[in-house]
Amino acid sequence: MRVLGIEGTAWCASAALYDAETDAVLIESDPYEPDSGGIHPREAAEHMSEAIPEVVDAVLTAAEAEHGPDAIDAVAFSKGPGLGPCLRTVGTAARALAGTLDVPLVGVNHMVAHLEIGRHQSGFENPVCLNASGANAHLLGYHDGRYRVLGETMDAGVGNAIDKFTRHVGWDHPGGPKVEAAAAEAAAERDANGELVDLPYVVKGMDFSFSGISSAANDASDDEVLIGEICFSLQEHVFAMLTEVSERALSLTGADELVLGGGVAQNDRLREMLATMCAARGADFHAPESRFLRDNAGMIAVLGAKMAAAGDTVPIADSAIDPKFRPDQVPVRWRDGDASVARGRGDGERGDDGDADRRGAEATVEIATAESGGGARHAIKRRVSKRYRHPELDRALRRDRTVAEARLTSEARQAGVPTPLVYDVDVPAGTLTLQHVGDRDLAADLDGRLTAAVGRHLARLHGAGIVHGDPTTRNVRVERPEDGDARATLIDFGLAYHTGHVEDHAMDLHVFEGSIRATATAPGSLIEAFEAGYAEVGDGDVLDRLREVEGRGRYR
Ligand SMILES: C[C@@H](O)[C@H](NC(=O)OP(=O)(O)OC[C@H]1O[C@@H](n2cnc3c(N)ncnc32)[C@H](O)[C@@H]1O)C(=O)O
Ligand SMILES: Nc1ncnc2c1ncn2[C@@H]1O[C@H](COP(=O)(O)OP(=O)(O)OP(=O)(O)O)[C@@H](O)[C@H]1O
Ligand SMILES: [Fe+2]
Repeated sequence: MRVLGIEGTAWCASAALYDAETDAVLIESDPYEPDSGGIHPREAAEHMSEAIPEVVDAVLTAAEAEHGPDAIDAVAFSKGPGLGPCLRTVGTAARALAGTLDVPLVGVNHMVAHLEIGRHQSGFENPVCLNASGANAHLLGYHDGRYRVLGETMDAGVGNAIDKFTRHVGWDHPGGPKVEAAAAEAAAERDANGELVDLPYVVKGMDFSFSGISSAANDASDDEVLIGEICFSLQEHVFAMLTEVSERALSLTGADELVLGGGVAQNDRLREMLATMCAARGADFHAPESRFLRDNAGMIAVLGAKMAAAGDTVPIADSAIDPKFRPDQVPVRWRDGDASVARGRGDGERGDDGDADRRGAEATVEIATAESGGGARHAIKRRVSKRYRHPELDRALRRDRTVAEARLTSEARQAGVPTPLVYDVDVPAGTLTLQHVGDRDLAADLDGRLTAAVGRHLARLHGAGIVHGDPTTRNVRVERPEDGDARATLIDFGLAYHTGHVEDHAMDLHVFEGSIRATATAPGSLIEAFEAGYAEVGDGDVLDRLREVEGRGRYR
């Protein structure tokens, strides 16, 4: 099968020919380059209407020269997300071409295309996918017939966050490559132990935020901090956040493959951090070559061919574009519906984990038997140093989280939330000695009674003005005593903090429900029980806000 793909969601007018038999991809692109500032939607749309016919024509001519008049078997186009006027040009061109050639039409989700190209090239079965593009940033994993959003930016896309800073200092679009060059130059000159510019580092579970970091970088430049130093620190923070959430996603799902996509993925420092993180965990990492990372029609044609082969084509009448098209709205018909990123997790793996040492995303946990105290078991949690991140950032994060975890685990317990006793804290070593709780993680033993209990525990925690910050099914321990009801205990308070804001409380619920949706076989009833448990003890406003947070989904 040969598919002609068309891309033009924002800046890159592109057409491509994909030949599924030879796996060859020919791409013809014409980028829009703003004279000043960022992307102007009207100028971008004008560019598309001129450039799309030209790139399509070039690819079609090449295809027909080689394969004759029946060169094309299907036409695939970016249906969204993106800028409405640009998408409309792409949609119109695709419909006209499919009509003239009398071949089927395929509407492709641009975000899913950014990650499927990596899966296609790597041959990985069930990777976690990190999309680091201009207007977006999210972690996806295939589960139960869809690409689930495991985590995403709460505000700006990663490229846009960087470009916001470069616009402020007067550099032309796109800013990412210029920041990379300035950071590399500064890195070559700076003292390895030189201080970083102080920027916010915001990770909540597997979600993250960039809005504060762009403003802080802008302020630093107003304060005349050396620009190379700001670029260096900006990259160290932003990419460490993306690497950390990727590691959390690998840890939550149990996956051992990561693929990277999106324009920002062309950045060597980001790739280096992800490769270092994966190597340390024994996971495989793949980033496609640059021409498949930035916006391009090659990825649209490759996914278009998979979709067409699965019969996933659209009649012209149903081929409307969708500027807010989310990746989790796509029913995935080209993959095995039983496959899951969460292999071996959440599906009745009820075994006792015994005395096995565990490894989370941040820490190693050693289970030891205390010499005194009648053989009670302890969990010794060490926040290990992460080689991918800058030593100064690494020290600060390990220190702050160890302190927070010790303090908030105890405060939560005082508020009546089941948590382990804290026996000892060694801040310089990043080590906590905790009471051993539970026989297994909730991920391995999910039921509605337990998720209801988690709902009540979180409500009580919020009532005390604390949020957990990372309440996933791996951060709840379960115990089933022979003579009583199952008990759930919350662990891992490293991202916990004090707050009375309804929004922060709702984010906790959002994170917990996301971890269930991404791993459980029948999430609906588990989530219902969880919310009922929360409603029993907690504040109804938080549940209302949760609905709002969900409805707000970034492209809705
Ligand atoms: C919806 C669609 O239109 C949108 N496309 C998009 O954002 O273009 P993309 O090619 O994936 O990414 C462009 C971004 O990628 C950044 N970028 C390019 N090279 C970079 C580099 N070496 N380092 C950091 N950022 C880089 C640019 O600064 C720009 O912000 C998206 O995928 O979100
Ligand atoms: N007090 C404890 N009692 C029993 N098991 C524990 C305890 N603390 C941690 N564990 C086990 O160790 C694993 C990792 O611990 P924890 O979640 O605290 O580390 P982490 O590195 O922050 O993990 P992640 O970020 O992946 O959630 C847990 O999923 C759990 O199985
Ligand atoms: Fe893109």
